[in-house]
Amino acid sequence: MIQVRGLTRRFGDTTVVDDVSFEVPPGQLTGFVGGNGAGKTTTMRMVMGLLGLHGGEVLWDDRPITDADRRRFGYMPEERGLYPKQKVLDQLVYLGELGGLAAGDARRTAQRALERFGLADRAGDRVEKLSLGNQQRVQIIAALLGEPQALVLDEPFSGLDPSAVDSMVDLLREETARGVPVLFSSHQLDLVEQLCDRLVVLRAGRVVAQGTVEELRSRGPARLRLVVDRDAGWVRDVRGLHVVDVDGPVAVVELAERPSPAADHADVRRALLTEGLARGEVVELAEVRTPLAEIYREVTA
Ligand SMILES: Nc1ncnc2c1ncn2[C@@H]1O[C@H](COP(=O)(O)OP(=O)(O)OP(=O)(O)O)[C@@H](O)[C@H]1O
Repeated sequence: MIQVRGLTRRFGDTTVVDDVSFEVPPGQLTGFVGGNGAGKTTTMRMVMGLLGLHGGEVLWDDRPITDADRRRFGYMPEERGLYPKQKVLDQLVYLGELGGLAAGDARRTAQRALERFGLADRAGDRVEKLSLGNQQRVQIIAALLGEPQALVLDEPFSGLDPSAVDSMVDLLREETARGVPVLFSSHQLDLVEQLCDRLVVLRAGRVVAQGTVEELRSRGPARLRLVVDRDAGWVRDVRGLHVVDVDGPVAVVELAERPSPAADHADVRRALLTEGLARGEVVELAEVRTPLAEIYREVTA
């Protein structure tokens, strides 16, 4: 498990990472999100020991992390870091050897991964001849060589086409299935929502929310979707709720802040149902999930 405790970093007079603490548990995909300049890359660089700390510490399995621990991490830097002139497979073998693999093992692992990403026929091309998306695929293969004990990936999905996103998702799931903690940053909240087990939200260098997507969701108001057989505009007159949207017979409403995650606002549900039935038919009344993008907007506002 990667543990980040009170991490702090300044550039000049500006504190860009401010007392940041979170954990990346084994076998879980932890999404790291935040707007441009929130401090994600800076935090990841400190985790990887590429940038000095002005406060706090990074732990690996409850003890201060060492360079030897980090050598067994797979890291995908934001600025990427491939040598443009070197051939794809040669480069992967070289990086695999740097990570401690024997040349033969590095070659076999790299070839398998290139096949998986549909790049086997590009193994002999120089990296610079590949499209940016394909260079990115090579970069992730490099991070995964040699069965890393943890993964720290800075925007691994940016620039990937849908099929490469799918391959990447499968790969990350395989890594977590073998117990690896994975930290990845992303601006693609739909992907983060679908993929990650846990989430750390950063705003202006500070953690403003963390937990499972469900935990974050349950902090906000519950949301119901009501479908009736005629115009649903009357929901605006029902007490104890906030109308998010009414579109003909379909209304989406939010109930007041939940006193507890289990609270179900039975009284408001009953009022909606009674009123709906008094006016016609109720086709549907069900809780809907608040999209992560909206939760994100709320916590970073
Ligand atoms: N070497 C540096 N010197 C000065 N300021 C820096 C340096 N590196 C980062 N910063 C500043 O630190 C802040 C955090 O940057 P960082 O790259 O960590 O954010 P981020 O969350 O990764 O953003 P993005 O999503 O845009 O990549 C920004 O204001 C950035 O300009």
